[in-house]
Amino acid sequence: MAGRLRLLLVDDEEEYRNLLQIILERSGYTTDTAENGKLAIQMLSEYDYDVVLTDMRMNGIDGLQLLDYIGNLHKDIKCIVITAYASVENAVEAMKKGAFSYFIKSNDPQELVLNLHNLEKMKNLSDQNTMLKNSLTKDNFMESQSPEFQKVLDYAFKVAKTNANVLILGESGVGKEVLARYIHKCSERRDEIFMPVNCHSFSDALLEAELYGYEKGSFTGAQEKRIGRFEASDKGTLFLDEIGEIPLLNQSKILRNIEHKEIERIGSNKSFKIDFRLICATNKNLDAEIKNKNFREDLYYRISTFIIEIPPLRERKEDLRAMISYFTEKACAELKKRVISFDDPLMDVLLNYDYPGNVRELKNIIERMVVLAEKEKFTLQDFSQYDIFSSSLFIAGSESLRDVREKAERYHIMRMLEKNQYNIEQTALVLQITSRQLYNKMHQYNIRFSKTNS
Ligand SMILES: Nc1ncnc2c1ncn2[C@@H]1O[C@H](COP(=O)(O)OP(=O)(O)OP(=O)(O)O)[C@@H](O)[C@H]1O
Repeated sequence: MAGRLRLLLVDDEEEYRNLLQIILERSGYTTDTAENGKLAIQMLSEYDYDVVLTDMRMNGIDGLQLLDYIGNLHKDIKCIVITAYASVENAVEAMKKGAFSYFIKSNDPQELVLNLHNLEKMKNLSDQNTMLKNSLTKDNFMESQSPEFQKVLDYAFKVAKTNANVLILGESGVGKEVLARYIHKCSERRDEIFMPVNCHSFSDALLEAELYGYEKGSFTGAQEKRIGRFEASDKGTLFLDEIGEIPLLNQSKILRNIEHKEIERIGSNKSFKIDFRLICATNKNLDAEIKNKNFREDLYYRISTFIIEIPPLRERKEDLRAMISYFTEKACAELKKRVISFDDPLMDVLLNYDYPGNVRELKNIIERMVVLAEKEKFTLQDFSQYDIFSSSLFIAGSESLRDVREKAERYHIMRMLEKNQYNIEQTALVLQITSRQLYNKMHQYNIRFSKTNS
């Protein structure tokens, strides 16, 4: 492990400096030396260092001044101050200024080496975290200029490192599932399965079968044994979306499963343990649901160890411009189109709209524009003949009832397809039509059969 940190040792006592350099190099650390603060500053501007070890008392620029300089101009460099026993108070002052730790000259130098090992471990961890965050940012738009959303992302990242249950709140389309996947990807379970279940998509009986699975012959139609979603999420993350929709009758059973991490398949009396991390989401006001006796309070407390609330898009408009580019680039890549820019009137419209359907609506609007675009520059004029905001029902004034109905139907089908990961049977079930009828509607409304984001 040792050997990767690059050190700069600053001390005006030649003998001690040379001795310490030998010890640090033997421990595997490349170590440069400087005999005073001025030379140290010059070296810092020429070479990259991870750690500066500096004596406190030196002629000219002293240790505290060097710390100030590093704190202002080289924030990534960690400092360890070296001090004589008599000036420990100075070392405490240095810690307040941001030094990582201090080392007393008369102590065993192995103590200092141990300190460096710890620092190295922390640095490796933080490098890994930065790499992870950067790689996840590419999959989705997971950066923000909005202090509110930045807080959400930071909190999610911290929470991901625990195994605790998380409840994500927010309006429809704000990105609750996207955040749940982000938490999974930042967690120790990242290489295991992320198992989403939309609790709204199933009738009461079907929900149980989906969650717990069943043994062959346990009910009419159970021709084969089937593994449920709880079981399938073993070692991974189980995401119960729209948890507020789970019927009261099923809630006590689910509470037991979550508490004991134990389930049994329908038709079996053998229970077994499952190791999953639970994330739930809802756009309902669960407090009100508890008051109205639609949601069990004990279940609420069980699922909400950490609560993360995502603000609606209209409250983080700082991000709109970057998100518009992000979704445009993505849609262009998928549709093999090229879009260079938007004219100001169109950008104005996009920036001033409130997006009641949140990120989902913004994404749909951009995708629709890219589909319709015939030139590389988008202008408001180009889209005046289309209602690009049609998903936000209904800004046009004088449409026939039939047009409005069709528009609403098309939008609803698109949303349900997206929510059900483009699974036709499941979507048809939610819409209470047959799969064939759904295919016909998709054909009628020219709805593409594709999964654009997962
Ligand atoms: N940060 C983001 N980056 C990229 N796409 C996003 C982001 N947030 C949301 N989306 C997109 O918006 C759509 C809705 O996201 P998601 O399903 O996560 O929202 P939700 O809050 O769970 O919605 P609902 O409450 O309706 O289930 C998806 O297509 C998703 O890809």
